[in-house]
Formats: sequence, C-alpha cells, structure tokens
Amino acid sequence: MADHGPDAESFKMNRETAKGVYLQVREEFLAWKDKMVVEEFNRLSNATSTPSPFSFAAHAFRMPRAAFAPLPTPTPKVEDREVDTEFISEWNYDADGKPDAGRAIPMKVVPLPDTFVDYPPHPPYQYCTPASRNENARMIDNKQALFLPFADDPMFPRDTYFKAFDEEAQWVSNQKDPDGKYHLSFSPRCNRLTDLIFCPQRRFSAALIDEIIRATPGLTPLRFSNESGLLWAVSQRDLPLVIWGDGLPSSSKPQLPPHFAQDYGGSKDLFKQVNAGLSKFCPNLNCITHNCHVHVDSDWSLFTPPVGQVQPHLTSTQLLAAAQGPHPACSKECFRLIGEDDMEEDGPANVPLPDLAILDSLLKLIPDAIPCELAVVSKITCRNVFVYRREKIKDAIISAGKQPRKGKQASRLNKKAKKYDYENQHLCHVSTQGVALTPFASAFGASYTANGIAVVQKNTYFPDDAPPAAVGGKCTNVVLQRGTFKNIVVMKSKYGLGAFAGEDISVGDVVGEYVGELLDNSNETLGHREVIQDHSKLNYVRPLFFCDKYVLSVKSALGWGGVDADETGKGGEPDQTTVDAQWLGNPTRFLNDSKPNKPNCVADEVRVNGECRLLIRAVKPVKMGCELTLSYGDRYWKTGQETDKGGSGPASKSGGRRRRNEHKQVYIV
Ligand SMILES: C[S@@+](CC[C@H](N)C(=O)[O-])C[C@H]1O[C@@H](n2cnc3c(N)ncnc32)[C@H](O)[C@@H]1O
Repeated sequence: MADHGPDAESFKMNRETAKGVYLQVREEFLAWKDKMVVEEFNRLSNATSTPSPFSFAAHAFRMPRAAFAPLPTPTPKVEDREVDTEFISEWNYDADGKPDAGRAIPMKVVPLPDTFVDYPPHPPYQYCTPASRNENARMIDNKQALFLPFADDPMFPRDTYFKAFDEEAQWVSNQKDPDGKYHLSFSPRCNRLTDLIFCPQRRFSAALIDEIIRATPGLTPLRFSNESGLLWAVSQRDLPLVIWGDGLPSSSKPQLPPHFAQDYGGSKDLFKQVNAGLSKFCPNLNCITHNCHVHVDSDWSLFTPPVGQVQPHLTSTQLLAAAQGPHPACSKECFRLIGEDDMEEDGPANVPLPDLAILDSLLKLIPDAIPCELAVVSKITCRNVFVYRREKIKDAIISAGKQPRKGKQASRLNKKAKKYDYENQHLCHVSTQGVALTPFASAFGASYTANGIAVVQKNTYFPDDAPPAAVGGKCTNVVLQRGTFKNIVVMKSKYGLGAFAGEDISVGDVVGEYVGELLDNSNETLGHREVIQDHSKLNYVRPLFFCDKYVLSVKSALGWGGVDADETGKGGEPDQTTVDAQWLGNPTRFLNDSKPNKPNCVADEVRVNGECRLLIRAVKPVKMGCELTLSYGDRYWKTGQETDKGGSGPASKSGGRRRRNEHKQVYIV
C-alpha cells in the first residue's frame, strides 16, 4: 500500500487540470448564453404588441459574469454575493387563448455557489451486481483490468492492483512519431483505451496518460469533474454503457442468435415449443438462461440442438425400486408410498387436462424422470404422475423387448438408476434427468424438462444434519428449485452492513442461497481481488469443500479443466473452489460472523447436478428484525484480527487462495 503517494499527487494534478478545463467550458457556455439572451432581447424589443407566448420567461436565468470567475473560498453567503436584477415577461390569456399586452416582472438573480468543491471519496461499494445463481468467474481473470475499483479514492493502491495482472497483458509501448505526436501501440490483449490506463507496466505516469488522451481527438480526459472523465466513467463499469474514444462500447453483447425472434408456429404443444426453444438455451447443464453469454460465446452452434422423442428405459417397477430408501416420504401423496404390492390397485390419475398436456410432453422428453421432479414441473402430485406414467408407458412394452432393455443392458440401467445415492437424500427425490427452463416457463409458472439438456436441479445431496424432508407437510426441496427464499433486509449492523430477517424464520427454513462468482485455481491470478479485499477490509469469499469432484465433471464436460488438464481442457484435478460475492451476489453476502454468540444460520453445501451451491439454513428461530448470523470458523480470522472491531476483516490472503488451499476443512457451518 506504500504506493499511494504518487497516485495522490497525480490525482491532485488531474483535479487541477480538470478544474481548468471545467472553468474554460463554463466561460464558453456563458458567452453562448449571453449571445442567446441578447438575441432574444432584441427579438422581443422589435416585437409587435402581441409577443409570442413561447418567449415566456425568456430573460430568466441570466447570470452576472462575476459568478463565473474563480470563486473565493469559502463561498460567500447569498446576501453577500453580487446580485443582478432581471425581468421576466408574463402574459395572461383570454378564453380564446389570446395573450394580453403582458408585463415585465423584476427578478433578483442570485449567482450560484461554486459547484467545483472537493467531495470526499465515495464510500466503498457496499453492493454488487444482483444475481440469483452462481456464475463462473472469467477464466482470464488476470489478463485485463476491466475497470478500476475505487477510482475516486486516491488511497486505493492502484499500482499494486495492476501488478496483480498478467505481465504480458500489461505491456504497452509509447513512442513519439516524427511530428512529436504520441503514437500509441498496445499489446494484443491491451487493445482498449482502458488498458492504456490500467496496464501497470505502462511506464506512463497518470499525467502523461492524461496528456496523451488530450492529444487524441475525441477522448475524454482522465478526470473532468468528480463525476465525469474517464476514471469516473470506468468506475461505473457497464452502467451506463460507456462508449470509449475508439468507438467501442464498454460492454459488447453478442448479437442475438439467428432467428431468435422466430415464433413457435402458434403451437401449444410443449414438446414442440421446447424443441423450438432449446436452440437458444445454454448447454451448461446448470444454466437456465436462454441466450446465455456467461457460458457460451456468441457461437450459436454450441447451443443445445433440438431433441426428438426419448424412449423410456425404466419400467414403473424399476422406477419405484430405484426410488426406495430409508428416507421419509415428503407427504401422503409421495409416489413411493404406492409400494410394489399396490402397483395394480391404484386407479387412473384424476388430473385436469391442461396439466396432463404438460405431463404428456414431459413424458416424451424425459420418460425416465423420477415422478417427484415431474410433479414440481407439471404441478401434479408425484403419486398421480406415477400412476399416469404407468398407464401411458406400460411396463409390458418395455419388458417385452420393444426397447433394448434386456439382459445386461437392463441391469446396467438399473444400476444407473440406483447409483444416485438416494439414501443420502433427506429431501424430496429429484431425478437423474435434466430440467430445462424454456422461454415459456413463466407462462406456465414452471420449468420444463428435457433429457440431459439444461438442468435446474438433479441429484441434490444434503449433508447428514439436514432437517427431515417434510417441513409442515411440504417438501423443502422445491425452495431451492423455485428460489422461494426468506425476506432479507440489509441494514447497518455492528460490522458494517448486516442481513436481518424481514419476516419470522423457523428452524430449518432455507433463508437463501449464497451466490457469487465461482473461482478455482484455474482462475490463476486472483491477486487483484485480494488487493480489493485488503483495501475495503471486506471479504466475501466462501470456500466450498465437498463439491470439487463434481465441479470437475461439469468443467470437463464444458472443456474447462483443472490444473493438470490436458490441452483439450479435460482431466486434471481442480483445486479448492470458492464462491466470491464481492462483485456479484445477493443479500446473503451480508451475513456477519456471530462471534462470540452462536450463529442462528449455517451454510449447507449442496450438490445440485454436480454443481455446488451454498444454502443458508436457519438453525434457530429468528424473529423479524433480528440479525442473521453465521459462524465463519476460526480459520477465517487466521491473521489474528479481532472479530469485535467494527469493519475489521481478515487479511485478503486469508480469504483468498491461500486460505482455500491451506484449510480445506474450513467450512462456514
Ligand atoms: C461477508 S462480509 C459481511 C458483510 C459486511 N459486514 C458488509 O458490510 O458488507 C464479511 C466481512 O464483514 C465483516 N465482519 C463480519 N463479521 C464480523 C465480526 N464478527 N467481526 C468483525 N468484522 C466482521 C468483516 O469485514 C468481513 O470481512
């Protein structure tokens, strides 16, 4: 942090320069304004008895020139300032809308106080991009500094921050051409104006960069006023969209996929709709986003191809057998209560037709899905789903060998159905199949499934201390599926901001999901995040311990390998995975450490279709208005920082990679 001196210097210098420019622009504006006022005055003087109603108040707001000279400090009180008298015109209109002769009303014009004051730096950012799901952090996290954090804070160790980035990416050269003008060249990765500013090995002082920028037509100076200029603009990241001097926008969304707006032939058939919609969906099994730019670049060929009707593999008996286990049923309607003995006794399902239409489509797409999952999607009890499926897909057809289900193959399928460790699932069963959310999901109020396409949830694993499946007769698993979490209010607490219960919360309630950017050691250089943690004394990194091998499988599937991955990105062991809610998250990021008291919440690591998710679950009843707390674990405070000091936090490294690597057993339960 020792390098903030020169930055503070150049910051001051830029401010002086910016002030000069600001005053000059104000002079020009005034001259223009004066000219306009004179023109308008002449026009009015020459006017006949019926002045234009549009000239109303034409004389207002003329300011004396004295107001724009550099103002003395401190700003004089209003009554001490030079005051001019001006006139505005006023007309009354008759019933036909004709104005009368009008009158002049005298007005005192008070000069504005100097608006160029030294504002203190903005307090550290306390919020971040709101998100409902984890996102994979950029793999090239160390390649480019895309924006300058704390751009308005001269104490931010800017150089240390830049040094954390890849050296190759930092290279930039500067030569003067024969005319003595600066010629800028950038490394391939430093190809934007921002890189010029943010490349630490630029060998440029901020003043020199400012000079270069000024010499380049069309570019904004680094600092123009406290809320304008390039430094300010980049601190705003992508909001609002900033168009840089080179004409490139700060965020370039890829084009929509071809035929994105195509209609679906007016079809009400879900199967057809899903097929039509699938081509817009992210192939990442955990992503429910259409037109997803997080996991797929703009190569639309990578998007999910349409599917045909899927042949069922499992007989109802096999389906039922696969789902049996020691866990409790989620309600009286749980299909597992049917039991093999009752198989023939249950009558046909009595469900309304539109729901059956959805179920029909689902059975075409994922005939082997566990009925619980189809129940969530189709809003039919899983018992009825099971009964309907049994009617529709006769065991005899599958067993009779119409499908290739015999002998070894059948037993392999049985094994496959069983390998999903149902015994460990305390909550409602979810299937081994995929669930895709189509653009029509909101219309139907549900998500739709398609075999192995895009999965909202499958194979959820809750740790052993998870509460029983049924809370108040309802399956709590759907809380995660539907994102129906508790109200959390963010307010000031003892340690900066804190998360408070916005409603009464009972033991076992899922309060929310801790979401953020997923990082692992394939995001090689994360040092710049640590610089920010050090500076803000806030650390939002949460380790994930139990999920890594599953993350690996998802990553391999996507060609994102771990450390020792081969050149295709496959294979290798990923290192510790963490969720960082510094820049992307939701109100659960504000849960403070409860020390010295016991926490009222714990974080459960949950595996959902191979992806790790952190659920915040209440372990004590929490009354509305009370603060929600976790125990971060002793290791979190490994640097020995005191936990009873407001705003203090762990040194960045303790929350960053080092902590993750050294203390895998730490888990914020
Ligand atoms: C996940 S954030 C919690 C929200 C944070 N208070 C805020 O204002 O954004 C974790 C940070 O909160 C602060 N914090 C949380 N619990 C604390 C405690 N018991 N003692 C001191 N600081 C704490 C530390 O700065 C820590 O790095």
